[in-house]
Formats: sequence, structure tokens, C-alpha cells
Amino acid sequence: MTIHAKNFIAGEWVEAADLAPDVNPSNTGEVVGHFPRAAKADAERAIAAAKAAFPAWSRSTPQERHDILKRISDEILARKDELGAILSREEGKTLPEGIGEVVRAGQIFGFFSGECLRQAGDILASVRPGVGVEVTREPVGVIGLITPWNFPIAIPAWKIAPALAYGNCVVLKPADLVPATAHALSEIIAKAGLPAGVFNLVMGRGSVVGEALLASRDVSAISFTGSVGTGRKIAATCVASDPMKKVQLEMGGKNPLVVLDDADLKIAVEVAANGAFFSTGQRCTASSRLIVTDGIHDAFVAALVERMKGIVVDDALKAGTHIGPVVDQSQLDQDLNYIKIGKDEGATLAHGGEPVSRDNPGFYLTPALFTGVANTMRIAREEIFGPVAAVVRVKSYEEALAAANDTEFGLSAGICTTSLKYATHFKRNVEAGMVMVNLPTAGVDYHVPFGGRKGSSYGPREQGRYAAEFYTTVKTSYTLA
Ligand SMILES: NC(=O)C1=CN([C@@H]2O[C@H](COP(=O)(O)OP(=O)(O)OC[C@H]3O[C@@H](n4cnc5c(N)ncnc54)[C@H](OP(=O)(O)O)[C@@H]3O)[C@@H](O)[C@H]2O)C=CC1
Ligand SMILES: O=C(O)CCC(=O)C(=O)O
Repeated sequence: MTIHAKNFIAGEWVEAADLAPDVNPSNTGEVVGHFPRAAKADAERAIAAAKAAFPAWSRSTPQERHDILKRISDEILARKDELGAILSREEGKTLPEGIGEVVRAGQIFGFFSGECLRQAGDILASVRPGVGVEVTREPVGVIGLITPWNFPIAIPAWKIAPALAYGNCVVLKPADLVPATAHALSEIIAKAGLPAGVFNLVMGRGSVVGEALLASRDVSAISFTGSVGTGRKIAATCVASDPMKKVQLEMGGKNPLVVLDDADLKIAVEVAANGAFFSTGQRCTASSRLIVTDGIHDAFVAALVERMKGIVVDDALKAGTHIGPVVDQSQLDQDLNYIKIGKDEGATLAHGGEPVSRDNPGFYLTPALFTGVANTMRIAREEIFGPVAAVVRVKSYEEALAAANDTEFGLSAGICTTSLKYATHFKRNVEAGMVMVNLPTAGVDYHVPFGGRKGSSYGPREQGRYAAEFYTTVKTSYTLA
């Protein structure tokens, strides 16, 4: 049975004039459902509804917000298997990964239900006699959330939950490739007790719905996760808007994993395989550069290739699959093009990188490992967003750190070492927003800040208590006693 979905605007499920099929990347003959391609007018109605709902919602009590977010959390967690299957069917990550992501989304709503009750401000003495100062946080207004396809429920969750917790109204525009998960999440949110207009779902193209959010004077802030190109365009538009919009961007990565001579080889291989290839490498935190020192290089490459031979690439929903398909034809073309670029640049394709057939037609690609990569090559500099990793050989820790930092990105970085000295130095000196020691660069906790520096991120951090920076605005009040 396929889903025939509607948008959720002003508390009502609304038919869209246009529908588009949502195709299963593990079996392109299967249509998951038909989902709206909304028009600009739909987005404008959602923004108007959010604007109308804002005055009352922004004054709702912490208890009211807590209870609603808690209900959302509970239902997501109770339905994790069903939601995980929808997610894996339309995005292509394996079922355990899909269910894991759903659990993470439920935990995020749970975390922010608690934050509703923990909102705080400061009461300070003024530098002037007889004057008191209060520093408080207020909601921002209507927030447009533009989300990518690679985390169809966790990323919407980590934007929607803090937005609502701090008293904002929301218009969610999910990626066109993964509407079924967004729709299922929105059904849960829709019946959790929010007043009409506080949360709106508008499915459609970025060029239509996304642009309508950017063009509206009534949208006060945009939170975006996706490509660098789209992110830069969104930031420029937000700054040029009248009034200017607050903006938060999470974009690409070319995340280094440094492997030193003194690393535990087994741990290093597992960390590299997980970080580079799991979730089909379609994570902005993926370890796409493996920077390996001379003494361990050959043993590491040999052991990683052995590990890769055991990775099963197949239907995302099939038991025993380790890596599902690439999300769609255009991403597969991008991956294959970079594999060709790597070969043309003179790197050695040590293993994988071949499109493969399975029982059903899908976008299957074996994980690819390049060796002999110079950090100047395009495969070491540009985000591929697929199961493709490049090994850069270096002579020393110092050279490894320099190579790790020689990138326009700065999201996540990792090191495998048994040396406290190098681990500590790396944590202090690597230019990244998140640093992992003997852990994969991808796969982060939900209760601590997430984000990067340089070309990877812009604006305040997401997740954990740091989310308040983006989803609230600070007010400083002075009173003469
Ligand atoms: N950092 C990350 O987590 C991610 C990085 N990427 C990178 O981006 C590449 C391309 O993926 P893609 O999905 O096209 O990424 P995009 O950045 O184009 O898409 C991300 C979101 O932005 C929307 N969008 C697109 N154009 C506009 C616009 N003009 N105004 C407002 N919103 C817009 C998209 O809508 P629509 O539904 O129409 O696509 C989608 O919801 C990948 O190969 C990968 O390298 C992709 C996804 C996540
Ligand atoms: O690695 C993670 O846990 C999150 C990655 C992510 O947010 C992304 O790829 O967009």
C-alpha cells in the first residue's frame, strides 16, 4: 500500500495540486508513496498560519510545551520499528541504522521536553546605584527549517524540538527525496496537542518552498542543513532580507581521521570502516580522509581492505545488510564521477568502487578505498558524500595534523592513537567543531553541541543546551528600583 500524503498547514491536512512519487533506492520499481510538491502559495499560507499562532504560543507555559514534546518523544520511541522501516525504505540506510536514527529523534524530543522546564535567565546588579538588570531569552518568531535527505528524522527533530521548546512557530520543508519520514513525524506532531499553526509541514522543492521561506518578511530565522552551495546562497539571502533573518547553516565536511603508528590497529580499522562507509558514507561527518603515518600505513590499508571485503552491500531492509544503496541516481553519478576523478588524478583504487546488481534494481555501490592520495587532489578536498575514502600517507604526527587542517572544511576530526600526548595535542590543535579520539568522526550524541567551523557551519551551534542561542533572542532589561 502506498501513502498518498498531504501537507499540514494551519492545523489541517491539505491536498496539494501536484504530487511526486517517492522511490525506494533499494528497489527502484517500488514507490513508497506520492507526496506533495507544494506551490509558493501553500508555503505562504503556512507562514501566515505560523505568524498568527505565534503570539499565543510564545506565551504558552513551560508545562504545556513540556507535555507536548514529551508526548511526541514517547510516540516516536513507541513506533521506532515502523518509522525506522519507512526511513530505510525511502533513504536507503540499513534498518538498524534507520531504527537507531528514529530512537535518536525520540530522545531529542525527550531532551527538549526537559529543557522547557529548565529555561533560565540572569538577575544582576547594575553598575549604576539603585538599578537592577535582568537578562532573559525570548522566542524568535516564525522559523523556517530546511532539511536534507541523509537524516530524514533526526535532523528535522533537532531543529523542530528546540524551536517549539523555546516558543517559536515552525514551517518545515523536508528534502524532496525523503517526504515519507517527514510526513510520519508530522502526523505524530499534529496530534500531540499543539495549537493550529504552531507547526506546519510543507513538502516540495527547495526552489519553490525553500525560496518562499527565504522571501517572506514574516519568517524571522532559517535553520538549514545541506550542501555548501545552497547554504551560502541561503545565508546571502537572509542577510540581504529586509528585515534581516537570523541564519544557521550546517553544511559539508572533508573530515580527517588520523591514524598514528602507535594506534591499536583493530580499533583504527573499525573506526575507519564505520566512519567512512556506514550509512553509505552519506554523512557530513563521514571520515573521507584517512591520514596515516608511515609505520602503520601498509598494515592499516591491508587490514581495512580485508574489513571492506566483509561489508555486505544490499537492500536496506534485508537482514545482514551492512550498507544500503546510494540515495538516488544523481548521487550515484556523483560518487562514480569522483571515483573516475581519483583514478585520473593518479590515486590507486585499492578496493571497491563498483556499481553492483542485487535481486532488485537499486543504486548499489561497493565501498571504495583510494591509496596514494595527495591532500591536494580533488578527492581529498571536495565532499563526495558517498562510500569513498582516501588514504593520505604522512611521515609524522606533525605532518598528519597539518594535512588534517589543510581543508576548507572543519566539521569533525578524529585520531586513533594510544598516546595521551598526541591525543591531547590533537584535541587542542585540530581545526574542527567536533573531535573524536579512537572513535568514528560520525555518529554523535544528541545532548551536546553539534557543528563545525570554516566552510562547514555558520551561525550558532545546534543541539543540546547550545540550541538556545539560535532559537531565542536575548533581552536585557534595566529597572530603577
Ligand atoms: N551536510 C549535509 O548533511 C548534507 C550535504 N549534502 C551535500 O549536498 C549535495 C547535494 O545534495 P542536495 O540534496 O541537492 O543538497 P541541497 O543543499 O540542495 O538540499 C538541502 C535542502 O535544501 C533545499 N534547497 C535546495 N535549493 C534550495 C533553495 N534555492 N532555497 C532553499 N532551499 C533549497 C533542498 O530542497 P529539495 O527538496 O528540492 O532538494 C533540501 O531540502 C550532496 O551530494 C552532498 O554533497 C546533502 C545533504 C546533506
Ligand atoms: O554523524 C552524525 O551523527 C550526524 C551527521 C549529520 O548530521 C549529517 O550528516 O548531516
